[in-house]
Amino acid sequence: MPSMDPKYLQRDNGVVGFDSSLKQTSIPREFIWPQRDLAHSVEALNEPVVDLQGVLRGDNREIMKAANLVRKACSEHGFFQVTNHGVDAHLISAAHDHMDAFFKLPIGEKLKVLKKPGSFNGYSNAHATRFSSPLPWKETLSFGYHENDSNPVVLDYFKSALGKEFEQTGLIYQKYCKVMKELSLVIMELLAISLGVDRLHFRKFFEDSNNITRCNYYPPCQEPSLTFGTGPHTDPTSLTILHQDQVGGLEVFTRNKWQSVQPRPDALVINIGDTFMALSNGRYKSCLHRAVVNRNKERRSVVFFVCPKEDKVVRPPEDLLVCREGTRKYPDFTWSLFFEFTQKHYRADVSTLQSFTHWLLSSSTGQPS
Ligand SMILES: C=C1C[C@]23C[C@H]1CC[C@H]2[C@]1(C)CCC[C@@](C)(C(=O)O)[C@H]1[C@@H]3C(=O)O
Ligand SMILES: O=C(O)CCC(=O)C(=O)O
Ligand SMILES: [Fe+2]
Repeated sequence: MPSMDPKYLQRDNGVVGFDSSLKQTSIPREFIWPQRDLAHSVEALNEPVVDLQGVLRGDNREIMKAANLVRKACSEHGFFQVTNHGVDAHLISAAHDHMDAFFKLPIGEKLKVLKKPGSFNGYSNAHATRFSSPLPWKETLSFGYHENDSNPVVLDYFKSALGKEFEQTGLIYQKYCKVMKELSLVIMELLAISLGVDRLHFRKFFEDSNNITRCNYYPPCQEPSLTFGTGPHTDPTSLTILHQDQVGGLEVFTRNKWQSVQPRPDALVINIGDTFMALSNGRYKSCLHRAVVNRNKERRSVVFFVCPKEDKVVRPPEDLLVCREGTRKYPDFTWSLFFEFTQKHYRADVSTLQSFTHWLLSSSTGQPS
């Protein structure tokens, strides 16, 4: 590859990102993932779909039916989809459309809002300012969300970072975050019922949650079998609510193989993250997943990550521990420490929680239970 190829952002003889407005022809070595990660999926996943209509109506039979499906899915792999979730389809499509307004900006404009180390907010181009290799074939725009009566935090971020032209985009995402937060609390109730603990336990725990919304934009890639949009990982966060467009690319690891999640415009994809795995004392699995890219089509996903308020102690409910589980599988920790671990010390991958636990127990900050 010529060293001054304008399609790639370069520094010290290495590629540190791409200009997705220019067509790529081959991929630089920085984007090539290890052979052991590259085995591609063979079949479509036949995952459980949980219909939330009756749940949202408060119908007890429907609630128990949904909780049973959730228990089975979360004990096995930590992944399910929900339909009739009550989120306005127009809001979801607006969230996808408004993503384009940002990602189609000239690269120089996007780089002005580059995500700073440790911050929730900002643009990332292949995570190239954080990692050297392997780089993911994606651009992202992330922003933090918590409920705040006096300030619309998302709208404020868009206006201050991107200016008045992004006010409408900010309004859309402010609304999107609010409804996702509400939905996350409904799912928290279902998770509590399914685990047989106080129905309101997780709802209360996540009432003041700190969340992250991330827009993922995956440009077409000439060598899709050599790279990933998002490499294999579990989410360090608690619960993930994702909407993918119709292109497809999300895959989950279950029954010992990678399986692709068929896009459904009416469904939201839900997965358990590491922090909820710790809250359930390991009963519910943090879902191993990844996103592949393709040669012809760009792909988008909007992801809402639910996280505990930063200083809350993550520990399973007493009724889960005392009555049934006995021993603790993970030490107490706070989300702020775990988040810092993923940003400063360890690149989130297939074993983040395990590595974090070792790090915590062997460091002076650890509080083994
Ligand atoms: C706390 C977080 C770290 C990541 C963004 C949120 C939740 C998921 C994490 C991530 C997506 C897992 C895969 C690797 C990662 C580096 C990525 O590809 O974006 C992770 C995010 C991150 O560290 O920014
Ligand atoms: O884009 C996708 O489908 C998956 C993205 C993802 O796993 C993530 O952002 O954590
Ligand atoms: Fe993920």
